[in-house]
Amino acid sequence: MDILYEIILTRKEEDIEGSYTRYLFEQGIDKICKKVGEESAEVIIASKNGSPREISCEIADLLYHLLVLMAERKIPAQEVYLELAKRLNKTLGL
Ligand SMILES: N=c1c2ncn([C@@H]3O[C@H](COP(=O)(O)OP(=O)(O)OP(=O)(O)O)[C@@H](O)[C@H]3O)c2ncn1[C@@H]1O[C@H](COP(=O)(O)O)[C@@H](O)[C@H]1O
Repeated sequence: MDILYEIILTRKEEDIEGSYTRYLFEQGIDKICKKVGEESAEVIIASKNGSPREISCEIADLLYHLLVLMAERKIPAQEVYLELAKRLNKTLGL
């Protein structure tokens, strides 16, 4: 995930031909949010009717689009990990 996030960040700076990530950044935040919404719905639908493989693929699509959203809004991946760690530590009493 960290390497993927780094690659996504480079797509913000470099115009790579045929890059879908670059296309999303060019379209902007509304398009990226729309994709997150669509991919979330696809995870829900696959979870109810799909095979484990189909569910995994839809989750991968959603995670990718969430990383693009994070990059667009300049949210470092570490900030999200830190928030999860804080919650976990609370549960563990640390
Ligand atoms: N993980 C992904 C990834 N997951 C999904 N997708 C793309 O997300 C799109 C989702 O498909 P949809 O049918 O929902 O969308 P669409 O009809 O193609 O396009 P829209 O107009 O609806 O946006 C597909 O085009 C997929 O290729 C991804 N595109 C890129 N990555 C990663 O990002 C890296 C950089 O990719 P590029 O920016 O394309 O070089 C790649 O090496 C991958 O590791």
